[in-house]
Amino acid sequence: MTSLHDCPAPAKLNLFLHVVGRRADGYHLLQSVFQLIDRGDTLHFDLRGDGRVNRTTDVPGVPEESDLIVRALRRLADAYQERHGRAAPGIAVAVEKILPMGGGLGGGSSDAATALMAANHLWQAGFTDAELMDIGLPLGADIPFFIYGQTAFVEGVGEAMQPVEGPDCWYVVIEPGVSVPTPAIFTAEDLTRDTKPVRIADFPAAHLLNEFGKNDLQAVASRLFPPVGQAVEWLGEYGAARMTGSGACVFCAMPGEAEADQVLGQVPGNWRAWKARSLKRHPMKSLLQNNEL
Ligand SMILES: C[C@](O)(CO)[C@H](O)COP(=O)(O)OP(=O)(O)OC[C@H]1O[C@@H](n2ccc(N)nc2=O)[C@H](O)[C@@H]1O
Ligand SMILES: Nc1ncnc2c1ncn2[C@@H]1O[C@H](COP(=O)(O)OP(=O)(O)OP(=O)(O)O)[C@@H](O)[C@H]1O
Repeated sequence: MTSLHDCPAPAKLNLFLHVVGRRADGYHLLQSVFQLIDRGDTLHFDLRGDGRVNRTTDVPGVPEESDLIVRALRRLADAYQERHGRAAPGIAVAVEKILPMGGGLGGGSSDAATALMAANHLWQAGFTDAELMDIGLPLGADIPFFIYGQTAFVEGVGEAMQPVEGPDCWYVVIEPGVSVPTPAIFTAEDLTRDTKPVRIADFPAAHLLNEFGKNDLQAVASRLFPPVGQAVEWLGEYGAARMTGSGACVFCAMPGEAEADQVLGQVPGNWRAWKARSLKRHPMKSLLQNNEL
């Protein structure tokens, strides 16, 4: 096999996100349920014979050398060299980006995770998921989750995961038109850092649809980026609206597609908004397993 085209890199929503502490190095200890949804970027991979890793498409605002996809693949190539005692074959990547940056949807991490899974397959590198997670984690806290590939209760800084039964529902997601830099939220003085830890048994799937927990980053993000708070308030008229990740996107669960369409029809014109369905499993997993790519 020399190419893998139309590889999905789905977005995630943080159904709740609690900050329960802080590590000595300043990183925050989180508790969150991560849910995959059926909207995301699309990546295309072609094997190269010269050992080079490169991106063939322009991504506005993200130079090739700083792209998480390219950086993850270079780390994989180094690990390949160490494991197999020869250089990795090389790979060219094209990206169709639709997820907003600084949206809290984990777009960059998802792109990198899809790239690691695809190159591992194309190079027949033989790394396990656990090894791919270790390669990805230093680049993005959400990369291990995307490799894990199913609804998960996530702890630590993103490395400890347990499966949970996710809801089967639709979401309306609003992009409030601002890009939120994650560090600005975590360094804010007024950030809540001492939410009482919850246990996995505390949230059966039914709760996740409604109002389990909160997003501790939402108050700070709304203060620093007012459109975030405005979107939460507007969408809150239709259900339990909440910010995902460190923002800026805001979502609300809907029982069905018709209800989602109804809300979408009302969204003020200055915001982009769309609907998405909850995913039980990362689509790359089944595509690779069944050789469907
Ligand atoms: C909050 C989440 O969106 C939840 O999904 C993610 O954990 C954020 O992950 P991310 O965007 O990949 O963030 P990173 O690029 O890893 O971190 C950016 C910066 O945010 C701060 N940061 C991040 C994650 C974390 N658990 N504690 C932190 O304090 C650190 O200062 C870090 O330098
Ligand atoms: N392939 C990529 N796609 C998106 N952003 C990338 C990529 N590579 C590097 N980046 C950088 O990472 C930053 C964060 O992007 P990303 O879309 O992952 O944020 P996010 O949706 O807020 O994620 P999170 O939920 O993890 O906070 C961008 O502003 C960009 O500079």
